[in-house]
Amino acid sequence: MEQRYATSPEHVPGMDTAELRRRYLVEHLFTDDAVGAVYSHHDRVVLAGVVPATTTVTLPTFPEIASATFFERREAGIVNVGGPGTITVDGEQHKLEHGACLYVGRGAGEVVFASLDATGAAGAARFYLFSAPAHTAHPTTLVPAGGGTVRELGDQVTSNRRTLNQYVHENGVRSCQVVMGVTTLHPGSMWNTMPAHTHDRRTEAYLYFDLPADARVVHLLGEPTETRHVLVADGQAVISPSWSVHSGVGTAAYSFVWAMAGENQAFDDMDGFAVADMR
Ligand SMILES: O=C[C@H](O)[C@@H](O)CC(=O)C(=O)O
Ligand SMILES: [Zn+2]
Repeated sequence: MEQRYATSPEHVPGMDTAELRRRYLVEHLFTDDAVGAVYSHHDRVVLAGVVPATTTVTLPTFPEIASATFFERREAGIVNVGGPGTITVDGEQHKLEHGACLYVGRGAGEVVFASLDATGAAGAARFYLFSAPAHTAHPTTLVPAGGGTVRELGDQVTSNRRTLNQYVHENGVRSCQVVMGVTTLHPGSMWNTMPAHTHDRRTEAYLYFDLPADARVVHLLGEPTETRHVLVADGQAVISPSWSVHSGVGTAAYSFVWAMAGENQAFDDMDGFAVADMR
């Protein structure tokens, strides 16, 4: 699995576009019949993509985590951003429609991914996994698409009207560290997470999906007073270290999976930044 070491905010101003993308953008998670994975040393989170296209795919363990199974000391939230599929955890099968989330707790053994109709109109399932170290076992739990705690945010007038579904969080499916959900922009709204924020207690990753192939999200990162941007395509993720803002504007509407891990799970523990204070 690809290793990405932690970076500090003072590194950012010296980075050119290629380095910003190499360090913070995850471009190639989804490959047919494979598992694409990145290990970030920011809060030791693992991002992975699984596409069971012509065959089922079993989640491997990786030398970088030195454990007998992937979930020996870890937990994960998994969202299906593709066609309908199943995840079978130690023989128990869970069906995930597009946008559904499965939390898998520490101690799970065999985890097998499959598509329900890979050659159908919706295509193969595309599973996005976000994992963090876990100190105890919470039950593996399915949340249907559109479920969890729903928050309506933003306004059409400021082009940021969006629906946020909190799937794994303090008042929903419980976990050790992982907090996860999906935000969907309403048609005509393009901005996410504006006004923007940081949260020095947690690392966060955004996985953009349902973005047309020729559209892009201009995603802001870096300290709020020293921002940079990366252009992000469908199925790509951006890792935001604790000191980094994370906010973006699309050239078309889109959805994204947000997922965090770190010091706490308090969703509203954010350090908000007024737009006028950003640089
Ligand atoms: O810390 C929380 C995360 O950045 C996201 O939940 C924000 C988000 O989905 C949004 O504003 O649309
Ligand atoms: Zn955030």
